Amino acid sequence: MMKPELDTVEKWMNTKPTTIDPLMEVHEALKLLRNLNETELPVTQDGHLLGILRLQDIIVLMNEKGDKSHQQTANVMTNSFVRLNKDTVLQDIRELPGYIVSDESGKLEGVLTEKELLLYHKELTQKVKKTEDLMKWYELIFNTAYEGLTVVDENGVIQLFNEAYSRYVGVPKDAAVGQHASNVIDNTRLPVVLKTGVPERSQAHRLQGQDLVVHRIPIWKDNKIIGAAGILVYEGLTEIQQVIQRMEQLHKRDEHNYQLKQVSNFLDSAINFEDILGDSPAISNAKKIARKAASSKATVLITGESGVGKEQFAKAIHYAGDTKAGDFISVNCAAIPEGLMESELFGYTKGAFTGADREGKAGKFELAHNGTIFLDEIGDMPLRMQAKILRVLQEKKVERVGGNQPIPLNFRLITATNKNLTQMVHDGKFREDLYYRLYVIPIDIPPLRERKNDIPIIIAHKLQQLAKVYQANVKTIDQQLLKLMYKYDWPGNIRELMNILERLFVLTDGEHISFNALPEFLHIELQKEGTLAPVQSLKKRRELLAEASKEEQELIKQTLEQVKGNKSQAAKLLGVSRATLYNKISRYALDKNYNT
Ligand SMILES: Nc1ncnc2c1ncn2[C@@H]1O[C@H](COP(=O)(O)OP(=O)(O)OP(=O)(O)O)[C@@H](O)[C@H]1O
Repeated sequence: MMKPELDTVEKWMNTKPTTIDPLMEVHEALKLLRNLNETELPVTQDGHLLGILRLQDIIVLMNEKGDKSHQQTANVMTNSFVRLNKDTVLQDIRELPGYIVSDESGKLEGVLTEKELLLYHKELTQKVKKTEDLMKWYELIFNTAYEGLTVVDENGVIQLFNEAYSRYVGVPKDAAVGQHASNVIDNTRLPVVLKTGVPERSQAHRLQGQDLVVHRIPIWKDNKIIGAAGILVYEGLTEIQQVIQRMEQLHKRDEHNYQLKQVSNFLDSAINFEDILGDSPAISNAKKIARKAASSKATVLITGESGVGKEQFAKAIHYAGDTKAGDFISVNCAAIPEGLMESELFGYTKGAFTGADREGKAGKFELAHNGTIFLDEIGDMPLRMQAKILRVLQEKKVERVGGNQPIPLNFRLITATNKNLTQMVHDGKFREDLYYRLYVIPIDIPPLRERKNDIPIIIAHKLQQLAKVYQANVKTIDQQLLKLMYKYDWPGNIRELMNILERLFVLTDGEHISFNALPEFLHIELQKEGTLAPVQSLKKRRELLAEASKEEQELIKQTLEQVKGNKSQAAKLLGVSRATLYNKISRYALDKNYNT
């Protein structure tokens, strides 16, 4: 191993200093000292150090009576000087200038004056600055890593602890550092690794109810263990298994279409927690609660604005728990007309009503047997239906419309809303008893504007996904555009971000989505949150809004015509949820033309 180079006298000394001959007359030596701006110089003969000629001694001599200027240097020089050893480390030097003389022959090998020390200090400062910069980078990488990283010293006391680790264990970094690892990390084996010195790679570890893969690595220095590092590599073991399964399936068949189908299946159905992008504290916390919820059968209530990913979370919970044995049945309560709701949810028997299917039909609750029923927009559930749902929840049985045979069911209920249910209970619009039945594990998903740090991750992931779907190369995005996206408030949340990315991807021919390529309508869209928008007069704003609404109405009409009134399809094409589409249809009174 290479030894680090030490800052010794030998490394920094001047090996070719100006020297004075012992026969030189004092007036000449004085001239030399002045020219060189030195206070002393070594006197040598044949390279051997005889003594030192100092300015102060010459001045004393000159003040004596008579002309002394022709005296020889040998008579004025002194033999007392600082003798330095070549191996001395610079930090240890107390006096200057110092002379380095070879022991055996008395040859002058070099001098060390303030000049050399100054150069040494300059280099030292630069080195320190470089190290500081490097440390900043290390710290940044350490804290932005997705993996949880921690380092303990030889006593098992935490020295380093990154943000990701802090999120996994729910202990702030400041509280963790300085603590023994066992006080912070459940069932930690870092103390064991410190004792054995044997690394433990890719081990399963259960932390705060989550299954994780961890590495525990001893840190050796000079044949001694001086600490250990803990790395949390992957969030969920089940997810790894699923990823491996998906990979195996992909490898089995490599036709393009098959891959495309996988991508769209992946988008539509089997959602895992890894598919929920973002590692902001808010989203990590929501994921943590959701994971815990997945391991139980408890009812979950997800709240959050439209497009934040409520359904995405509901699916992740479904696929992470035993419920994945059954189906995930999603019902948008706002999209079903009140008259049809009962038969939709509970099903009907044959001949239950005119127009009913001959054989009868299972309702959504029945379809969700052994799986999950996701009631989206539960706040839009009519009061009459709320009472019926409460009964189903209490009895875990449904009765089809027109039937009298209760069917026992086993399902998990997840509900979601962007309304304030507490306020609705207060206003008498939502049953209090049902509310408490639903409010068992609440998960709030914050809007994208409150977790903008997730934006780059989402963009990067989506661009890769789009490249797969469109069989194209991965496209990069302009810095300026990214900045704009960062500033924008995303009222439509992740759904809006996904839609804009897809539009940009499709509209860009090359491999770089540039700011200039941004079409006018996206300019307006991204700028309207007041980030870059010029200040508009109230009148102008109203005009713009009216124009935009007209355009929106027209677009909805055209789309509905295109898909022959199929609202689910229209919502998909328009990139909005069905509930949003229904709201808009009724706001613009388009429902006269298209029956709900
Ligand atoms: N964290 C996320 N990572 C990746 N994709 C996400 C995330 N959150 C949402 N999405 C995507 O954004 C879109 C909207 O999500 P989702 O339908 O779950 O929202 P929602 O809150 O249920 O909306 P709504 O209330 O309007 O029904 C979906 O395409 C979903 O896959």
